[in-house]
Amino acid sequence: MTEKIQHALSESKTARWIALILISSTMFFAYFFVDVLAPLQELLEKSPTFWKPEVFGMIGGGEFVLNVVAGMLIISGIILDKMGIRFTLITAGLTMVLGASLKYYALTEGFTQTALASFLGSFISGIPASAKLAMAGFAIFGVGVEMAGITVSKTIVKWFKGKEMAMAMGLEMAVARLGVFAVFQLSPVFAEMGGPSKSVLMGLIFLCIGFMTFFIYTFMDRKLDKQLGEAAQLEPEDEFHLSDLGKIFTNPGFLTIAGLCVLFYSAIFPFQKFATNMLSSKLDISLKEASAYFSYFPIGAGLLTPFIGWFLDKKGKGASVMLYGAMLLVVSHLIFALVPAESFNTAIALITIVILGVAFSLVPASMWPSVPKIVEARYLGSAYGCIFWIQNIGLMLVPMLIGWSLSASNPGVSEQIAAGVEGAKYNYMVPELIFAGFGVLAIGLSIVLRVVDRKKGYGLELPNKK
Ligand SMILES: NCCCC[C@H](NC(=O)[C@@H](N)CCCCN)C(=O)O
Repeated sequence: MTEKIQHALSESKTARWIALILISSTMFFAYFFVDVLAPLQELLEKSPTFWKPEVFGMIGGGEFVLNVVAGMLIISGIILDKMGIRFTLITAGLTMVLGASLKYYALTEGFTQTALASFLGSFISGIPASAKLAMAGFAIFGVGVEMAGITVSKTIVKWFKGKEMAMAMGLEMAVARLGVFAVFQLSPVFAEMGGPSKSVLMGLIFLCIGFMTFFIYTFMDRKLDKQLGEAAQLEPEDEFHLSDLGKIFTNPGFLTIAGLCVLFYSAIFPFQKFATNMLSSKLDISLKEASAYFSYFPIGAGLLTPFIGWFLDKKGKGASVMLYGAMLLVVSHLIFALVPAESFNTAIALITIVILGVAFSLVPASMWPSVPKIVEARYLGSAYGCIFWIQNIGLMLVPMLIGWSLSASNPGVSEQIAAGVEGAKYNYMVPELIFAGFGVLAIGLSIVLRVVDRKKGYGLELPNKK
């Protein structure tokens, strides 16, 4: 058995990195699609869609509806632990393509002429039919992308545990962030060619390519399992049981990381959806220019993440790194909230984006490789699923909260923008203070995590590489 493991594909550096490239490529395209509408908020507020900020925020949160309300993420985790990596990757890929197709259809002219559009427009008149269908499609896509996220994490642990695990996870996230960079650069350009539907169509085409790279990876996965043979077969007592969910939800390390995760990410991903508009309003620049500035946020964070991962593999200090990341998160959101528009300039904006970018590499780089240290391998997929589920509750609700707070703190502005009033813009102080508040709570939980780690001996401060 030891010999089989020694000759396994995962012992070959080249094979490990090829596997990583394949699964990361899919995440590049998946993250591209996630934010395909993010730089187009103002375009969507106008004809023919007329999506108000609340509607826009609701669609952003829609990605998480099925994962949270129908518990799809917990189910995805169980599917992953029970059915294995290959089955779950293919299922995730197909689900993403299906959901993305619906979202594209919702934005096409053809849809507006259909009976479905009339039906969807016949209730809750504040939400246009196109938004309702787009939200349904995005919710289905959301199931796929989150299923893909947990499966990719488990796959990286499978190939890299005891090796360059944090660096590999960092690289995968870096590639995914490149997708966000690309979308902030390209989506406005595609929209100029044919409106928001053109951007979504391009995202859909990219996703089909992503499905292919997942598919190609499954051959490597099959080969690795074959090589490991019985060594990969779990003993009956090593199999996943539904009762393991109870163990996950009573594990103090898990609960603290999950809390930290929802708070931290609630101040990042929902912010990303509003950032273009916030920068454009605060700096008084075009949406295209603001989107181009903000595109450096994910790419900067992405580039730094593998280096932090490399450091964590070698030196450890994972729990402390999460604390430093939470602190930087608060600093950056407070700058966005409190520096008045008259004093806010491009240099301050870029420095603040860099601070936020550093936070966005410190926390993810240390958080995700910490999970295999606090739970058993047989229910790792479910543990990732449960953390994502808790995180998704925040990611679903926070964009709605931000959209609502933006409208409430800027009475009449939405109507002025829809009417095309020159110079009408939002003040983002209240939403930014909300984001900073999440960061403050995240600092508190990072401190708790360090205490729990010391008490339970998870080894979060220890290096990953043996
Ligand atoms: N596979 C790497 C671990 C997760 C990375 C993390 N993504 C998430 O937490 C997702 N649940 C949320 C993604 C939201 C956009 N769809 C990340 O840092 O990207």
